[in-house]
Amino acid sequence: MYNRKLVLEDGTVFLGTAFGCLDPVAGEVVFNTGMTGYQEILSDPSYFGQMVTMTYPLIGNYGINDQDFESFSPSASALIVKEYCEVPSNWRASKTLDELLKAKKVPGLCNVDTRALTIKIREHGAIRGMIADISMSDEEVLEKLATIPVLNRHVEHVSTKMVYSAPGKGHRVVLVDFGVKKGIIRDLTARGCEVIVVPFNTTASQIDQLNPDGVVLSNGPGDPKDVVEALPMIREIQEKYPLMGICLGHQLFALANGADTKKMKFGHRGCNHPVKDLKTNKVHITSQNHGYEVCKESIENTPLNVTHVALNDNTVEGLEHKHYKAFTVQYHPEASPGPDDASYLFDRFIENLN
Ligand SMILES: NC(=O)CC[C@H](N)C(=O)O
Repeated sequence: MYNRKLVLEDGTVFLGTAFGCLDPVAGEVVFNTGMTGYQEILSDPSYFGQMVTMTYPLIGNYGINDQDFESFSPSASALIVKEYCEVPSNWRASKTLDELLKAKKVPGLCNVDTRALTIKIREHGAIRGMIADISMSDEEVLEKLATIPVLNRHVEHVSTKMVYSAPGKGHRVVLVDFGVKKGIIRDLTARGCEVIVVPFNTTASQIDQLNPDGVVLSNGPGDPKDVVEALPMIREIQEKYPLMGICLGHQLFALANGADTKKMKFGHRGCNHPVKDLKTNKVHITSQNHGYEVCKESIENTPLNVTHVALNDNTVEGLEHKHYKAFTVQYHPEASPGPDDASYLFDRFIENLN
């Protein structure tokens, strides 16, 4: 039953069975603890270049529908699961997960011991790996993996190349696209906003020309320190317009204001991460997907306050500027997938625009 294997860069091997596209593939292996949401996860541009393993053991059972994509094409480079369900059952399903992965050329690997793989990532920390045919020796796969360059500047691959807009009769919001999920556009237009989506390297004066009421910095893949060209724009924009930042947008806001970021041991990816809002003392269950964090100790001498913390590991989950109407969160108020406990943050942003 096994015809493929995942070889991690430290030599650990996990046997599996191919589904989806059959090409070999390499990348960072990350785990997501959501029980559902594989369609949104696959198409979330923040997963660009990553091979995602789902800790929930049964994947594919509700198929793929035409509405829940977070971008036009899957961004994750592979999907690794325990049991792949070949016969989905859901009235919204228009195809199977296998059909999507084949059409979009994304390799899948099933029958993998995903519990052991997740424990491995938790203990070792972030790790690269390669999925290859079982006929290749482990040494051959490792040699091949060593020749594949580590990705950087992921944002360039996923940010829009041209300006586009979503109509609305309310506030005009410029959304800087570092790898935006459609859910963010959906949440803003649901509140009446006209949303103008611009490329990640748009300058502050180009944003001025669009005459926005507010600016949103989107989520996106990779290391925030790869996107330094956005920092002068953020410093200028935060003085002029209400600002909201999500995930990568939060990390870039921190860097722009003199704080630091670092790679986490194994990141936060799932739909059940508890976060405390320090203003209201309320705890929200949040959708998360990040492998970097803002260093808590670096915030002290900056014009920023910590507004939210993760209850699992005490990491920084939200920031605000002491002098401007600017706030950011490390997690996903647009959910997709996940609970929408945090959607009040969009309302907070809209209040700032009034
Ligand atoms: N979802 C995101 O925006 C992720 C941000 C960043 N790429 C990280 O992994 O931490």
